[in-house]
Amino acid sequence: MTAVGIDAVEIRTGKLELDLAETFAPAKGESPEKYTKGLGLHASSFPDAYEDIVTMGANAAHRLMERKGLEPDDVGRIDVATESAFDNSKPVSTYIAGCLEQVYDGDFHHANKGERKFACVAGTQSIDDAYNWIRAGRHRGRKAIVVATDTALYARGDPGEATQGAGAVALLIGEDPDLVELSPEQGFGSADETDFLKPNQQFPSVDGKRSVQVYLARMREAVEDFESVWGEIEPEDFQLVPFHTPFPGMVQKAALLGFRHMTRNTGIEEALAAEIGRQPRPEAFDDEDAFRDAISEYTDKLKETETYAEWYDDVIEPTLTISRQVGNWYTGSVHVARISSLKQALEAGEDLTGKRLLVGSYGSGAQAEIHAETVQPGWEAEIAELDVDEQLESRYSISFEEYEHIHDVHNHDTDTQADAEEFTTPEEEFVFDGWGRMGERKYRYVE
Ligand SMILES: CC(=O)CC(=O)SCCNC(=O)CCNC(=O)[C@H](O)C(C)(C)COP(=O)(O)OP(=O)(O)OC[C@H]1O[C@@H](n2cnc3c(N)ncnc32)[C@H](O)[C@@H]1OP(=O)(O)O
Repeated sequence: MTAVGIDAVEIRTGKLELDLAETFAPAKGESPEKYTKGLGLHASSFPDAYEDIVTMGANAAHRLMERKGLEPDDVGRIDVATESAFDNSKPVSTYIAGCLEQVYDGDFHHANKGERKFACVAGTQSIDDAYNWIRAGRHRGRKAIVVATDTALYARGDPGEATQGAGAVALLIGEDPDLVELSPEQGFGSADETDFLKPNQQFPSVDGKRSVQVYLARMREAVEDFESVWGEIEPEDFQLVPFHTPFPGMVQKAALLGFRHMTRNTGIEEALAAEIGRQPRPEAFDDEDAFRDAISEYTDKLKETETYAEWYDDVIEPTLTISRQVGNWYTGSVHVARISSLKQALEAGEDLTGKRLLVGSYGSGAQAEIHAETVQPGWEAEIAELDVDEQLESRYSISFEEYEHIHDVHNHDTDTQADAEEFTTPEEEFVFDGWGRMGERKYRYVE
């Protein structure tokens, strides 16, 4: 069976940076450590006044096409995953295709375009759609572009304000991929939940504490479902484990539970037994509360072991580096985690070819998905092409007052974007260019 997977990726961050410890925490009267240690975040990315989900997505897709030498005819599908759409009918993918058509001779008239919605898991679902389209033999040798793009803003004063972010990831899906092959095996954990939603409103209604518990519960179900088709997973099976990362502290919680699950009935559990005992089993307890207390106590001890710390440093920490600097990109977040982990491996000189990633996606509402990826021989060349560091370093650092301004600029109710103050100067990129006669957003390419 021909391998199908991710051939290439590109990333586009919003051009503004809010320092959470130095700028946001003092303005909020909070300790900087809540951000840097508690949530694990140092900064958030925000779009400048001329940026939005379309420009970030189109700029990422443009660089992807240029780098891979693609013309519009080579692309049979453009799917956009977003939680930040500004139109209930016209998909963002048509806007992005329209932008790209400004800079290419050809067009995307024969490409299937769509928009996927299921909170943050929609990016992974769009990759699934592309995978299935190729596997079904309907692609006519063409590739799919998936764009995960979001401006993850919360209402001012909402606890989620600490975890905001904005950026896009563009992924090229095709046969014989250069980056990773996707496993046909998948696991799902899906339930009707009311943890985070946007009922016809821009900013989310969110029950933050509950959303953390729902994330963990659905992720656990997805792991169990994945194991039912893949077989039991053990820590040494996977070199890196990128998770959906609303903030790194969330991943710390998920990783600890994941490690506990993966080590049950393994030599690792046995080796740790002398130090912290064996994992409590429910059948050994008369009531559920006693079991919960015992497993919670075991988990606390597990977290403090050297075995866990080493696994975490090797397998999880590399996935969080970019997230710490950009915040939550919703649909793009798990794909940022994958990029971060491969970039760290490249910089450490690791040979990942043939090694496996276990990828955990999550969307509120709620659904988790787990699948495996096998790293392909072309991965080093692909990751070496990324300009993530340059983008992060060149962001304009905003003051708290400038943050208040830019939050208003991107608030759909304030209608101030068209003539808002800009902090950076666009160059060789798509920019927002005001509204048309039917309320559509317009874009142009700046040389
Ligand atoms: C949105 C998605 O993308 C989908 C999902 O993944 S849902 C799961 C994640 N949910 C979200 O991201 C929702 C949006 N975020 C939020 O609502 C909030 O940011 C939040 C609920 C996550 C946290 O809100 P909060 O109540 O203001 O923070 P709080 O719980 O007090 O502090 C956060 C952490 O920092 C720690 N902390 C606080 N002050 C600290 C300090 N001075 N030093 C060290 N740590 C500190 C806290 O102990 C806490 O850690 P634990 O969870 O391990 O206890």
